[in-house]
Amino acid sequence: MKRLTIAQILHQYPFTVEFFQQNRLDITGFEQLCFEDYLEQLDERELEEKAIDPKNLPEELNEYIRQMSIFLGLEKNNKVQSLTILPGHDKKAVPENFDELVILPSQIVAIVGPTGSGKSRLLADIEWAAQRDTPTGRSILINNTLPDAKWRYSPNNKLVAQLSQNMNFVIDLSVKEFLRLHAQSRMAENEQKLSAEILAEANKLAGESFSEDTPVTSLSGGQSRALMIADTAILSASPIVLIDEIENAGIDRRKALELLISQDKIVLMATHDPLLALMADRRIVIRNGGIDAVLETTQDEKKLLEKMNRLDCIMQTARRELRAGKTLHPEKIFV
Ligand SMILES: Nc1ncnc2c1ncn2[C@@H]1O[C@H](COP(=O)(O)OP(=O)(O)OP(=O)(O)O)[C@@H](O)[C@H]1O
Repeated sequence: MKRLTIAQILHQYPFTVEFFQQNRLDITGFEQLCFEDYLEQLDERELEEKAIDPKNLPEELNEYIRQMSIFLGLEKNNKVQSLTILPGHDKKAVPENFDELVILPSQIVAIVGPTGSGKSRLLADIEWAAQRDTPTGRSILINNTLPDAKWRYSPNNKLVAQLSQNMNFVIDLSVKEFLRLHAQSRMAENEQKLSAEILAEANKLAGESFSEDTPVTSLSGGQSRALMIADTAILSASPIVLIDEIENAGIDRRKALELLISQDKIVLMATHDPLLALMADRRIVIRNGGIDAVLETTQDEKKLLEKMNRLDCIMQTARRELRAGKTLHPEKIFV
């Protein structure tokens, strides 16, 4: 940092404008100086007036850049290249039946198993970055090492984004205002472009389209979920997305998953929907609280998925026509 000129600092870390403003430092015309030289040329009176300590300020600037980089997810070592699940035990303390499970960005893993078998528990282990300190005794590694405590405790540096069946807004904002606020809180540079992109993607997922002026409280369940999924995919810094059953979500689930993995997310989802489970590369079978098997999706299953997608298309068309109050005609439905 010491060797960088103010111009270079601003170029690399545009958010430092705020730091200079907050400290009432007028840097105009001094951009070619490094920060310490700039401070040195300020006269005593000015330093006193602005309550500036030239010895500490460079260190404060360093710390500001560090904190903001973490907040914005810019730190290189924040990049998640792999998520590893190490085995624990089931509800009867029987060891789990796998060595280790490594999941890479853009991969989808489904979690299947009967009610109460422990699907949500597995998602919670990942969210909490378990280190043999949950009822399952599992451990989670990020980039093949025990995760930094910052993943657990920092509210701004969330490892994981959660998407669930129930998503309701309680704030009184339009879609545009909501997206702008979120983009600002993430210090996104091209806030308008991002908001437009999120709205466009959300509308591809939602059954009924909505506009940027729609109040978020008037969005239907499906529209809210579509908005949250598009927002998570495009704006959220969380590299891992956990989905707890989006079966009845009223959105195009296939497109939702495609959008998430197109943004390099690691996706784990608890689901019994064959259309979703077979989109995954692998599925974890949970029984009695433990991982009983990790199955690769076979070629036959992928072919079956294509057929089921065609069936799903038929069902969707019929549903759309019914909703529009029309009489169903087989020749229109089975195209
Ligand atoms: N290995 C384990 N050891 C002890 N308790 C466990 C273990 N796995 C899960 N549990 C507990 O079992 C209960 C049921 O688990 P969970 O809610 O994760 O099931 P689920 O498969 O998500 O169920 P549903 O399909 O009904 O949502 C929870 O209280 C959970 O903490």
